[in-house]
Amino acid sequence: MSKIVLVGANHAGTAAVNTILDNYENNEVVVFDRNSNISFLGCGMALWIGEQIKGPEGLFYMTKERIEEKGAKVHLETEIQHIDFEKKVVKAVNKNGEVINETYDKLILATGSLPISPKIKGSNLENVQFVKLYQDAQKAIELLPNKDIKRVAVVGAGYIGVELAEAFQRCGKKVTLIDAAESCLTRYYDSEFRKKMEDNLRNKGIDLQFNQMVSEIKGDTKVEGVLTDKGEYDVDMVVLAIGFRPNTDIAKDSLETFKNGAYKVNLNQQTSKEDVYAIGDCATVYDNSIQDTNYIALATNAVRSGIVAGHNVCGTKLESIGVQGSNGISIYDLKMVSTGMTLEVAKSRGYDAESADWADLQKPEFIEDDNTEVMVKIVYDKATRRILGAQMASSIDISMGIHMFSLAIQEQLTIDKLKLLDIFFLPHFNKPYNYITMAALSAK
Ligand SMILES: Cc1cc2nc3c(=O)[nH]c(=O)nc-3n(C[C@H](O)[C@H](O)[C@H](O)COP(=O)(O)OP(=O)(O)OC[C@H]3O[C@@H](n4cnc5c(N)ncnc54)[C@H](O)[C@@H]3O)c2cc1C
Ligand SMILES: NC(=O)C1=CN([C@@H]2O[C@H](COP(=O)(O)OP(=O)(O)OC[C@H]3O[C@@H](n4cnc5c(N)ncnc54)[C@H](O)[C@@H]3O)[C@@H](O)[C@H]2O)C=CC1
Repeated sequence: MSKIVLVGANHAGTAAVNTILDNYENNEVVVFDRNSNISFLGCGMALWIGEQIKGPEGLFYMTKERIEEKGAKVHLETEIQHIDFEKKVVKAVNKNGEVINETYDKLILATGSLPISPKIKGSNLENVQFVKLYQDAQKAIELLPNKDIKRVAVVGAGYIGVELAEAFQRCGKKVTLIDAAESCLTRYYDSEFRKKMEDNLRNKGIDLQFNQMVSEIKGDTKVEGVLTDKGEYDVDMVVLAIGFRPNTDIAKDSLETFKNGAYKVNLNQQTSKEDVYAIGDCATVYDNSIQDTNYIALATNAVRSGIVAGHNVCGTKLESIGVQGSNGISIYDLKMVSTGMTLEVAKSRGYDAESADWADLQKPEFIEDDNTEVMVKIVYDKATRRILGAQMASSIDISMGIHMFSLAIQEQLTIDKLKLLDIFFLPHFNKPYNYITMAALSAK
């Protein structure tokens, strides 16, 4: 029997605690989270703000009570403030100021990430909003009916920024989307895909302001405008979405960390201390596309790493198979999915990379209804022929296609292996010369 203490009970923590309690008996499990809720799906935030779902109720999939029914002790609104790794004790303080000192045999850190806060004047003004927690979405939603808030600047045109730009536009706000990079979604897509998303956003009246750094948020007490190195925009609300940083302040001086401060873990999710595991957004991942350690903050990685750690702390040796950073986005009618590296990222990392591209109708021309274009790009290494990444875009759901590319990268397949891959044909789904085969065959 082991005593397992878990710090953080959102996606990674919940996955770990479920794995432990569903598969192993006789462990003492104690869970701490400083928030009042657990398992909030941030991915539903834009749908909630944009009124595409009725409310937030369905955005939670686990409660303190359900975890406790399975046998763990859960302390919510209780923050871990110190860890003594020698004595193996965590010091927790609850919302009433009471201190709990809890010993552990195995410790799992699942403290996640925090939104990056730009060091600019005005970031503490009223109506400046971060978007991470359930409480952040609640605050944003409370502001929406306010007639004085007509114009919203979203800073950061990554995944959160683009999703929120759509959400605010859907509820009648005039939206300006600002990014330091030359376009939106630069981490995930090459320029031809980004152009599709840019056109999609512009068509809905979203003002795109790229290649500029925000230098100040203007206003006396409330937001009145945003200043960048290229211009000034009159707005009533600012949403900051410029990326996440790992939340590792409680142990970054005691454990080995990655260049961005994430806890470095091995394939068992073990940190530099044998009995301490780290999972989710506070930890590194092994990235099969670069064949090296990386930092990729995604709920999917959080869940998988939680499962791996859950088994390992209970004595079953299980190694992560690594990740590809597979991701997707759906904005109005445009769906885009990607995995691994873009061509730009691959080249910037020094690969002699090339891409095989194809765009075609999904189904044969004689299918006149629901037949739309699909765009696919496969990135590969010219010397080794290894597939490094893939991107797809369409107005239909092409998400299952990207999972195949994800597996191909995981298994280090070459582009040539895809050329004659047995892909079935049925006019309802695709063409005999389907877009994946055609893209692969076009590889030089
Ligand atoms: C708006 C939005 C949309 C997103 N959409 C997607 C999506 O579509 N797909 C996707 O894969 N990912 C998405 N993500 C990313 C995803 O939410 C994160 O990758 C995921 O939440 C990571 O889970 P985690 O459990 O590792 O960390 P977190 O969710 O950050 O949870 C960490 C937990 O630790 C607790 N904690 C922290 N410090 C302490 C402490 N000292 N003591 C006690 N408790 C502590 C926190 O209260 C929190 O509950 C989105 C994120 C946001 C904000
Ligand atoms: N659909 C999905 O899978 C989703 C995933 N997520 C994940 O959550 C995490 C956080 O998301 P985001 O905050 O959107 O991060 P992100 O990394 O996707 O985007 C951040 C954006 O901010 C820009 N930026 C950085 N500093 C800036 C500055 N000072 N001024 C202006 N722009 C600046 C960057 O160029 C980038 O475009 C990511 O890991 C993301 O993948 C979030 C939402 C949806």
